[in-house]
Amino acid sequence: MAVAVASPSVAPFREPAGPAPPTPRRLTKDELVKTHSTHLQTQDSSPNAPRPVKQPIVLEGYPASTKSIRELEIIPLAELRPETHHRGKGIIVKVASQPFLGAGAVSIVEDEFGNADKLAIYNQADSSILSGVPEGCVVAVKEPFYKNNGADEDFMICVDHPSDVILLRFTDPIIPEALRLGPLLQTADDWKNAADRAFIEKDYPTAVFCYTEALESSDDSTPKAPFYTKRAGVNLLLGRYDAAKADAMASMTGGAQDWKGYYNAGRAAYGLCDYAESNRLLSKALELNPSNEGVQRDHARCQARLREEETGDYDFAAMVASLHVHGHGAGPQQHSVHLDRGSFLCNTRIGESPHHGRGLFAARDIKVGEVVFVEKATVLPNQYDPARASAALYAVMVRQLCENPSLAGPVLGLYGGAYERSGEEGTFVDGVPVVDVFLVEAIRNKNCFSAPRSTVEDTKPSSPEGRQANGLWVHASYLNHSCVGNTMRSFIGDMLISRATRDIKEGEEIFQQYVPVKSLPDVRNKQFRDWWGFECGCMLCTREKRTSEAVLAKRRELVAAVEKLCNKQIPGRELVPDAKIRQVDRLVKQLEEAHEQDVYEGVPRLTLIHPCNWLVGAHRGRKNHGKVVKYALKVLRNFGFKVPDESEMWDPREMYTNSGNGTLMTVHVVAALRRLAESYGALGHKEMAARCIEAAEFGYLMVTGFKNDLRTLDR
Ligand SMILES: C[S@@+](CC[C@H](N)C(=O)[O-])C[C@H]1O[C@@H](n2cnc3c(N)ncnc32)[C@H](O)[C@@H]1O
Repeated sequence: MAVAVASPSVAPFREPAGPAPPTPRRLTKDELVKTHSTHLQTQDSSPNAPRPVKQPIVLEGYPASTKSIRELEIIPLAELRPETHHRGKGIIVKVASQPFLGAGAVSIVEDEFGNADKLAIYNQADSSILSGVPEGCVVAVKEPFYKNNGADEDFMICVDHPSDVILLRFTDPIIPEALRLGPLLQTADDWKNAADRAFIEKDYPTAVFCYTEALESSDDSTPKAPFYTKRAGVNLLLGRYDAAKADAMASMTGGAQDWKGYYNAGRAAYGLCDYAESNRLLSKALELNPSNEGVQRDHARCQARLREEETGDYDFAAMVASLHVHGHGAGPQQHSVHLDRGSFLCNTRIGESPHHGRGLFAARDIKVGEVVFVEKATVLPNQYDPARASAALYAVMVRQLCENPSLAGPVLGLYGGAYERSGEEGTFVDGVPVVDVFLVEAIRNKNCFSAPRSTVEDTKPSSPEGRQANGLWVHASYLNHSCVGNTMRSFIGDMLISRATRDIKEGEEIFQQYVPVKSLPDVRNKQFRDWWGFECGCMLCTREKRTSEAVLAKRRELVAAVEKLCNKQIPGRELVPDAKIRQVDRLVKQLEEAHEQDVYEGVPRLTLIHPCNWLVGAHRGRKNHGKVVKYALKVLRNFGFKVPDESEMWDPREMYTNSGNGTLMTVHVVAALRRLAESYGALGHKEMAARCIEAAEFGYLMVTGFKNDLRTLDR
């Protein structure tokens, strides 16, 4: 099941008051280089070795610098004080060693006065030269944070925010004379040749760097369009779509050859999922070069995305199938989870919610079972190991914000809890967007969803538990929580499907459950308070507030007794002793009595679900079909559905529309309907069995996102 993960966020780090700590003894450059070299020898040098992620602790947060290096007072390394953020100050240093590549890139650096120190640069995108900053580069660190690295005399300049470090061009006049090398290459042509070589060697960050130098060093008589075209191509390969689009636009000369510029710009807009813009640009490319097959193909692909955005018409089964490719005899292999599909969002709009900040609202009447929206993930790493999932999402969010700054608006606009913002995040300073990693982590924390590779696969009993990735869906992030929400989410790769679990009127707020809710109201509200900072005011929580403390205490006691008697497992085909069934049955009766009629009319009785489900299983094992019917009906009632006594005629297909606004939809509702169908069938009530199956199939559509064979639940 999909679960949103969060934990408290806190205001940023404050500088400790009082005098600065004493200056530590500084190691000499030789001492630093010697130790560094021993570390370098131990490093895994294989080019694809995975690098760990330093996931920030929001408690220790401090803001990213928003000043230009040119506004800061440049200080010598010797003036750095331990455990201090040097606000208003900057350093300019040359990299004097190869980097040690771990969670960050650690290098020895020196300043113009001959001081040396250790510099650790974290959170750089792989496409940036700074992710493995080469020896000889000159970098500026803005408002540096100097800290002790554990051992005595072991200090380092720690750069958490990617925008706090700037790679300086060799010709930048800000570089002090003593560090200046002058240009490494002389002419634009030299740089272009170096760029071409880097490109052939697939060193794309260096290729971008060299094309930039070629552009900067070319005079007015040199045509710049070819450099822009080449750099656009490399940026496309690196997934730096904003830059690729800007380069492609800059490469236009007004002639027929501009088809290439429009084509590259259209592909970049496609990469940004801006399909309307992509269509506009690709249409221009097609006008200029109607017979080009690449342009034709990409134009058609873009039309398909626009259709999906407009109609919400998807072939969900094909989407699930595309998550697997079949190898030769080795069974299905995993394929990319990033599906080439558009987002269908026009049934919903973001607005102010009366109680919960912003929220998502229905833009038209939506019927139960209908698609509310389908959204392609803004960021979803292909990392389904739960131990690594949140760090992977954090790292890719940071990378995307650095590489595609146009994402800053949508992503940084999301709720970030109590983390204080400077307001400058996402703006450009020194040519790069300001990225505050603690804000990114706070946003991840409050807005991410855990998602299985595909929900339908995840409902199979044989599916391995807990294989969930952590992803960000910006539109879905505006959904507020309700324990009895009116939608359910499901996943196919990076596509989130939200379906209505009740009829929703135009203008009504759309809610979902953030996590499968705990059955006792105080327990679940503690979770909401601790993780998201709110107290739930949904219909169920509001009603449950009317329950007296004495009744709640009795219920807690009975829940503990149920838990002791029936372990988490629902009985299968095995025979459960009669005495145990009678005991659980008695507890169910007592629990029912511990729910006031007026409080619980039309809302779930969550603590009763597990024991009733358990009794369904126990009676099924004994082929006691009458009892299975009795307890399966109780399960449905305890999820808040209006179901009559088993002796009355009813139409289970109507339970989704006629039960009011207090229902809670889960896969267990589908399972209960199947058990009902099976037992009605065994009792000879064929018509009721068929109606229950229909209702189960309809429920399974809400659970998995699309129409699926119920037998998946047995595999
Ligand atoms: C993912 S955001 C949802 C969108 C958010 N309301 C906004 O303005 O951006 C999660 C935050 O919304 C608020 N929220 C969500 N559900 C709520 C509820 N039922 N009651 C009060 N606040 C809620 C909480 O502040 C929570 O941390």
